[in-house]
Amino acid sequence: IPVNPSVSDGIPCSFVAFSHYRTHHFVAFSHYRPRQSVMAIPVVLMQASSLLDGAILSKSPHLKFHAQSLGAGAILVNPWNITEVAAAIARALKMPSAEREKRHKHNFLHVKSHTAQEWAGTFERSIYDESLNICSELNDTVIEAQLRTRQVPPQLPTKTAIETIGGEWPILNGTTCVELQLETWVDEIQRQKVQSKSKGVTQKFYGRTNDLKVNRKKCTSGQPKLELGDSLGTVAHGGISRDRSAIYDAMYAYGCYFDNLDCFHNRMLSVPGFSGTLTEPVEKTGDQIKEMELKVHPKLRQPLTALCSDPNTTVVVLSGSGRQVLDDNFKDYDMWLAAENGMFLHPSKGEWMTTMPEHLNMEWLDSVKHVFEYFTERTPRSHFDFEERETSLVWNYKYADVEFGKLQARDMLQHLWTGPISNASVEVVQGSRSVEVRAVGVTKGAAIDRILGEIVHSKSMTSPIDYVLCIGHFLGKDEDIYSFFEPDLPSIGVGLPRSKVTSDGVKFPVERKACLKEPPITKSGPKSSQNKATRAVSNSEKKSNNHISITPRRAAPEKVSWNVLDLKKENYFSCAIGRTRTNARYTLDSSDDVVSFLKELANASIRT
Ligand SMILES: O=P(O)(O)OC[C@H]1O[C@@H](O)[C@H](O)[C@@H](O)[C@@H]1O
Repeated sequence: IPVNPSVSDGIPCSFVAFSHYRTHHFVAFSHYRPRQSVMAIPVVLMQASSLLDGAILSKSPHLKFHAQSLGAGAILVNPWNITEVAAAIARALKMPSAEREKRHKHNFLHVKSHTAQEWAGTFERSIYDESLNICSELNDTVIEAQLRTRQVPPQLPTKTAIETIGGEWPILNGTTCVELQLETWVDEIQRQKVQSKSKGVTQKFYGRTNDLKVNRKKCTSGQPKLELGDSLGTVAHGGISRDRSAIYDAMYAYGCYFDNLDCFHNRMLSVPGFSGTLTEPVEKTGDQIKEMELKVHPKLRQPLTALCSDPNTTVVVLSGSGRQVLDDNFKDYDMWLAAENGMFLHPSKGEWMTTMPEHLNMEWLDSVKHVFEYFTERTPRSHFDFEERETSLVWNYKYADVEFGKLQARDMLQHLWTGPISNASVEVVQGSRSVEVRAVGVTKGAAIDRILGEIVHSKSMTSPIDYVLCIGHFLGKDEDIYSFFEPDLPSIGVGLPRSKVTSDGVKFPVERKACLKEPPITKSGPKSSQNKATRAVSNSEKKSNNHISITPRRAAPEKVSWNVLDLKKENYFSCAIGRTRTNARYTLDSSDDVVSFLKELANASIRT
């Protein structure tokens, strides 16, 4: 059968001996049209009783259907390489009957175990993919298709985000500072004890009288007077704005200070991802192994340290990476770590525990590993399992040839959807250069609920989190974390136990609340609303090589009902890094922008 890839319109011809399936020594397919590629199946079926000497399948880019599903039994060739094709034909002709039989058996079993209905579904999906013209991009999930129709969110307003963390302005004797000029305000301060009704907390203010004289002079000589508050914003000459740090500078200049800065400072929860968010940009050094090691951006050391040391701020790095990778990068910081998309949690002071449901089915891992191995071998510079994970497997083709990687990924998806794990309780998540398989229900959004419960428990918080910065280069699936915090959405229940009852007199204007409810107590202990609770990593679960130690399970919690989140929409900043199709409110271009932003945020935090 002649092989001629250079026919008139550039499309290689199909060379199929339809009429004589039973008599030919081998059959070769080389299609560019995916719809035609299904012909491999009838051929295999027809040859069930009288075996072909061999089947040759083209590895041509669009031959995505049968190249993998029957590929293991066939000889794969590059149809453009005539020598390779000739060698394959020779091999098919000379193939020992035992090998021929084995190969055909593989193909035949595959065809038999995949019903026509299943096949039609796969084929339909394939056509659907085409109609979305996604050859150029791996974005055919429903979520991503929806995202595509949305507008690109604006850039993160970093200045506003930094100013907003300054919190609300206090209320003095029933009058907000908005209406007070500094002199008046200082007079009030001189009463030594002024009750701020802001947030219902009694607040002491002090003024230093000696300094005030000087400052008053300044005021009378037409120098900037300090006015605080929403409506005033910038003050003449002084350039004082709502920027909290500028206000504080001015206050110091006028000789006043707050005894307790809490009244100006929101309780911030910062939830950054890791890869692509806090990592240093990858330089193409050619050393792929080195490039693949995720490393925290070197310029983040100072800002991260500052943010973590702020008592009003809680930082949780929430990543798909494994525990060891997070340990290696963040062990020196006083922050929380959530590995494997929150399935493992490391408190800022404590040890790794797991939030995994106890009977999570992981039987699919081996089958998926085989599929990943198969594709890794056939896709140069792709890799998987570079780091150990327990609850997911990621095949990454970031360093492979872009186009070839995409095609291989699509083949892999077909295989995963129809292959041995098609009935398993797993989800296949497509990244821009990766394919990930995880247990159903494992997402960052699902995990944050349990993480919050743990944070509140361990920090013994007495007031709610009222500022959230959620920033990441997250996969579409994990973008549910952005909506978790979204104040405009219905309120959520955070169901983890907590051991301390907080003051009940604290009431705030609420736009978004996460409420810790008393969990149902069962024989095996309290469970969260999602029937998942944290537990220490057991000895058997613990990896022997990563030195992760064990925390004893905590005692049963007391009854409590408490608002963990009290989030107004202007205090919520969700930001996608390097993505334009996103559910986040804002975007930033790269991890370098994250560095600049966190630096400014940390500086403002230090000054207050
Ligand atoms: O979960 P992380 O560390 O924040 O990373 C987010 C994503 O970053 C991408 O760069 C990776 O390809 C994904 O696999 C990963 O999920």
